[in-house]
Amino acid sequence: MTKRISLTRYLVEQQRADGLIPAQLRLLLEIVARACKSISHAVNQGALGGVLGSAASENVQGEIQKKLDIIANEVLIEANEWGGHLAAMASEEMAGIYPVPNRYPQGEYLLLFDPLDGSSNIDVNVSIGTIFSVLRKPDGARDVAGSDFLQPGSQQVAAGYCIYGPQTTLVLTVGAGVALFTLDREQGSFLLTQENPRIPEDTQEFAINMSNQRHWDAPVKRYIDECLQGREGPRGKDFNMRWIASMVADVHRILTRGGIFMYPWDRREPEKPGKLRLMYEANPMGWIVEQAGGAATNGRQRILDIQPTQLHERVSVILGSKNEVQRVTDYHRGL
Ligand SMILES: O=P(O)(O)OC[C@H]1O[C@](O)(COP(=O)(O)O)[C@@H](O)[C@@H]1O
Ligand SMILES: [Mg+2]
Ligand SMILES: [Mg+2]
Repeated sequence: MTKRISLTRYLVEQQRADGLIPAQLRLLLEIVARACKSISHAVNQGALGGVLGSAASENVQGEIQKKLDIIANEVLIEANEWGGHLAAMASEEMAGIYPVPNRYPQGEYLLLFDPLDGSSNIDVNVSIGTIFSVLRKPDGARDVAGSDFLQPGSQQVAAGYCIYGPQTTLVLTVGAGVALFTLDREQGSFLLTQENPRIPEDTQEFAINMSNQRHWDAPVKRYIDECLQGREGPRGKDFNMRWIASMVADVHRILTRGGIFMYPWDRREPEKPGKLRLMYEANPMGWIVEQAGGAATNGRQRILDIQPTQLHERVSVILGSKNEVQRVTDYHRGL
């Protein structure tokens, strides 16, 4: 029988090998993984645990919250607030930042999360997930402020997601490639099942919500139209389409077999740069995709280079197989 490496052992060995994971960061990542395990359990319980359906509340984005959005948010806060590794947290589901209460020791890291990604898929038993990003608090001495979070994605020290699907898989980067851990429910631990997946540079599979087609900008229309023309069109090959409507699941497929994912700006709400959130979705996913050899842009610039101006900033997202992302980005630049 293969002897599997646990998440704990993996992190300890990484800490020894290249010092990329200081002890505090290792503790933080283990606690996030533990929280994901609890969320996975709640997801698995479904109707038996009374976690399906909507809550009677809206989040700061004006979206109706699902019960599981709130449960996952609480699990992540309760797991992380007492450990002494964090200064504060920020979440898609909370209006402002959540500084670690004074009764607990303060740490040097900032944790950001989308506690439950793919909310519209909760009740229909389709894969959903948790996405997280870790930054360092810029100035160790003074009290934490909201502006401390406004760092470009290139400053992340760790990022990951946990997908709750047929298997529960934790995907992690600390800037030295990507590692995948599968939850062994019998042992109750995450075990290393893949290291350094590589996203093929070319693909014949795209993911976009086609129902928004009439609202798209010209470069996106052009790209998808060329894909749809298949072998007879300018691309000279047929394309397949997938849209799960859970970013975690669409990104996980791309990590596994390549593809391009797009949630571009469109004319439905022209004042917003996009639907997805820079700090909780695009930055962590963009970094993971880059670490696996792919690319992530907003159509004009690298996602990780964007200087955020607000916590809940939205962004247009184009990520996945490098050559396709380059093509869509070139179309936006008029090339
Ligand atoms: O319903 P749409 O417009 O296809 O949007 C789907 C997208 O919205 C999201 O569900 C947004 O995330 P939340 O569920 O965290 O709000 C993405 O995961 C997904 O890619
Ligand atoms: Mg989301
Ligand atoms: Mg969410």
